[in-house]
Amino acid sequence: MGDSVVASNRGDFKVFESRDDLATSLADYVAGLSKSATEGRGSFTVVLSGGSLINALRKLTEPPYLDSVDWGRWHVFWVDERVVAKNHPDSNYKLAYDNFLSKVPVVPGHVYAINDSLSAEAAAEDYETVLRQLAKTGILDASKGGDFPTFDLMLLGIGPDGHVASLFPGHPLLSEKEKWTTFIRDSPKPPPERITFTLPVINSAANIAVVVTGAGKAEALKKGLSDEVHDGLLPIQMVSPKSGNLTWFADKAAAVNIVS
Ligand SMILES: O=C(O)[C@H](O)[C@@H](O)[C@H](O)[C@H](O)COP(=O)(O)O
Repeated sequence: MGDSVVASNRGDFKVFESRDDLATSLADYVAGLSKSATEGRGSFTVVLSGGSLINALRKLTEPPYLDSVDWGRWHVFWVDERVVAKNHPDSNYKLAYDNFLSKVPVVPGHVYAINDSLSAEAAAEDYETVLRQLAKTGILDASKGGDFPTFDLMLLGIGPDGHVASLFPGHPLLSEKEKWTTFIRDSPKPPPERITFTLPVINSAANIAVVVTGAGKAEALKKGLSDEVHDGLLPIQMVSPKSGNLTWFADKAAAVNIVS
């Protein structure tokens, strides 16, 4: 089943009949970006979220992608992580490893998990140090000359409240302008302690894909696509790449308020 592309001034918006169709199109999209990045700069820097996004990546673990993607050149990061041990059921690393990364030949040394032996504050600082080092070596593209690195692809989910990464509506972290990564101790979505990329890093990406499924996200998706402000902008409304591309992948249930 094909997708339909709906006009939006918030990037390309794609709606799919089923989650399976969405997963196939998402796999094609990721594989295409991987190909151009690896043939260009020689590495593909991809940032994962937690939650349902990981399941939406499942087709990448199957043929033809399993054999055709240049997995050895992937470098994998997390847009946010819960401050728990890597083997804890709440860990975004564990979710991604069990359901995606363990099924593809990514190089273990190219998987940048957050240090789970540190406090939230120290883990956020440590992750930023790792990123800055990778920017110096050229694995992470810092050639655009700005203060923030350019990841090839940022894969985001959204919460029913319009949050992205661990950036929640009305939270002071939304106005962070300098740091690359930061931490939160009062996340309204459990667990409360998390580390997260900041909006300037997210918006510096070359490509941002927002993946939204299920009726529970219909309202958040509608708001995310609009520029109407109620009680301040929602985090998803603040996702707006500086010079990169924004692509939405939604299933029919999530897009019910957009297409009829
Ligand atoms: O660690 C997290 O909690 C996530 O990174 C978070 O930002 C997630 O992407 C959204 O909450 C959507 O999650 P669902 O797709 O599971 O609803």
